[in-house]
Amino acid sequence: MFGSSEGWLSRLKNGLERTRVNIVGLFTGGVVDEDFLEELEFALISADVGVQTSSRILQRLRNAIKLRGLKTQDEVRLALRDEIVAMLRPAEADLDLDREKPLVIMMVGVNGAGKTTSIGKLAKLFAERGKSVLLAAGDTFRAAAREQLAVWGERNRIEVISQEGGDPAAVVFDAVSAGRARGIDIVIADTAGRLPTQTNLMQELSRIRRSQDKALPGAPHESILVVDGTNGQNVLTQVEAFDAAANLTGLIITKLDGTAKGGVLLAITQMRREKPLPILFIGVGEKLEHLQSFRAVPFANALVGLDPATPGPGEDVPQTDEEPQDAERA
Ligand SMILES: Nc1nc2c(ncn2[C@@H]2O[C@H](COP(=O)(O)OP(=O)(O)OP(=O)(O)O)[C@@H](O)[C@H]2O)c(=O)[nH]1
Repeated sequence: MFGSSEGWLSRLKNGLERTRVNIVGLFTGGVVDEDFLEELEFALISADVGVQTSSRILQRLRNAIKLRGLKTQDEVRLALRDEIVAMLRPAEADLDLDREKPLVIMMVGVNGAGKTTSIGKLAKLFAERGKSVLLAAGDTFRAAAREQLAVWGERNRIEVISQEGGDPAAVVFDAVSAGRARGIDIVIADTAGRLPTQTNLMQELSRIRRSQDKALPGAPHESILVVDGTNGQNVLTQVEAFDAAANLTGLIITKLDGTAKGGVLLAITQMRREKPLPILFIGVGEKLEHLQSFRAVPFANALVGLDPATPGPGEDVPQTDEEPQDAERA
């Protein structure tokens, strides 16, 4: 439907269509009264923002309306956007690729969340930055996953370390050791999909972590959870469980295009309000280029129905249609 020239801002806007529709539908140009604000709160809850977070947003919005004497729905929409930006901004982050060599990244998540797609995106991004990458096929559970990764590695000229029927802890140990010996820049360790309720498999993650630390003290340096945005509020349980087992450093949230539950990003940032888990990428479609950097302002713009290029709070320069150069943060 959309050509390849579609910029990242329009991909973002189109991808969030289903989440935004209930929120945007309220802004009809009518009066700002208690009914309107209640409906707005309900629309946020319907978008899986969560009851507490929605109520917090509404409280702040009511204060802004009173303090700044906001009258029109357009003014309120902008104030809502600003509140959303304030919540999301602390979760903006990119990976710092140069802080360790090799930088070891462990990928975790439930089955089908989009781990393989995300590894592809990361490897491509790193290769574009001139980095050498080694993949560890830590999903020894599923032969097909190992094969999928091997084929993919060959196509993209990225070496994959795997073991038939092997122990995932041993595979990642070998890969990190090899990465170290060969002066590789980045090692990405894939792991098998698992559910928070599978206690043994969750404990296995700690073992996989430890084996990386044995091969290179301090590894893994990044422990990234990939979650499927269509899971809505259930994502929060996944974040908690995987954080306990794998000490997360960041998140990738996929499939926001297939869901009305994209508001869950707001709930995620409220889990550790003082220092939310970084949201590294969001997926707004099936293609690799649909997995894009997360930026609070365009995301919030898209959610409330503003042009995603609208400048952020206090800014006067529009957002550009070029995806931010990721992976450069100090
Ligand atoms: N619509 C949409 N589909 C996506 C997105 N991200 C991934 N997918 C699709 O979701 C499916 C699962 O993605 P994978 O990357 O294979 O998931 P996985 O976590 O590696 O799966 P396991 O290996 O089973 O654990 C694939 O068909 C992807 O094309 C997204 O942002 N939007």
